Amino acid sequence: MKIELRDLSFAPQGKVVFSQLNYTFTSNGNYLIQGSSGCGKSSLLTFISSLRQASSGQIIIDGQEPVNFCEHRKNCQWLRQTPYIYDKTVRENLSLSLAYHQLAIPSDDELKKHLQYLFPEGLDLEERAMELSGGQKHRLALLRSYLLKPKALLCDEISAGLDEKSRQLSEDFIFNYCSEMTVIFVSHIQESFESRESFTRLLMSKEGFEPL
Ligand SMILES: Nc1ncnc2c1ncn2[C@@H]1O[C@H](COP(=O)(O)OP(=O)(O)OP(=O)(O)O)[C@@H](O)[C@H]1O
Repeated sequence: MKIELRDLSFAPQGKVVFSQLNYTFTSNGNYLIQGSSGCGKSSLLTFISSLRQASSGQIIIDGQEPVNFCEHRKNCQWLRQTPYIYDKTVRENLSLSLAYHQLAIPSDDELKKHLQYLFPEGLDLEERAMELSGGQKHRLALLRSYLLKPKALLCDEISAGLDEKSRQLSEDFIFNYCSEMTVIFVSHIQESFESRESFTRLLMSKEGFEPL
């Protein structure tokens, strides 16, 4: 998914957070955005996924402004620090969004293959998701997004506060399985990206982006 920011500004209640941001995230590109607290990184991801509206400017997706927001949000999965988990089984957590979007539910064998990768400690499809640890809930939310076959993955501080094992498993999954997506990480954690030459690192500020 190619994502173009055109003169994008955000000034809630008249306070300028960023102004006239222009940038193009290329299709299949990998990005890491860093910047001081409050410069608008999280807000930017919610604008890209059409969960909220910026104050002015445009976000052009693959050449046009999204008109079907439901479809756009499916294609542009937003992962946040505190994932939303349904008080249902692991299976239902994985299948409900697919059903909502009228997408085929993968076979148990396929689901189990992904579970084995992301949960080497073992996870049953019938387990209650609310009883999982924080790191496991993160990995489940990641798999749920992945199964929707999005074109972009927007990861907002998904590693913050996670134990090392969960962080590694989530990031390895993204690096190995999501190479055909545009992936944008907002993260204060540098180390995961140091060996990833494919990542474009950007420093965000009021004035825009500069390479890190
Ligand atoms: N709906 C809103 N109404 C008013 N102000 C808002 C709103 N949403 C965000 N802000 C303000 O916009 C600024 C940017 O917030 P945002 O969370 O996007 O920054 P951030 O760069 O992600 O920060 P951090 O690194 O601390 O998470 C903050 O000052 C925040 O208070």
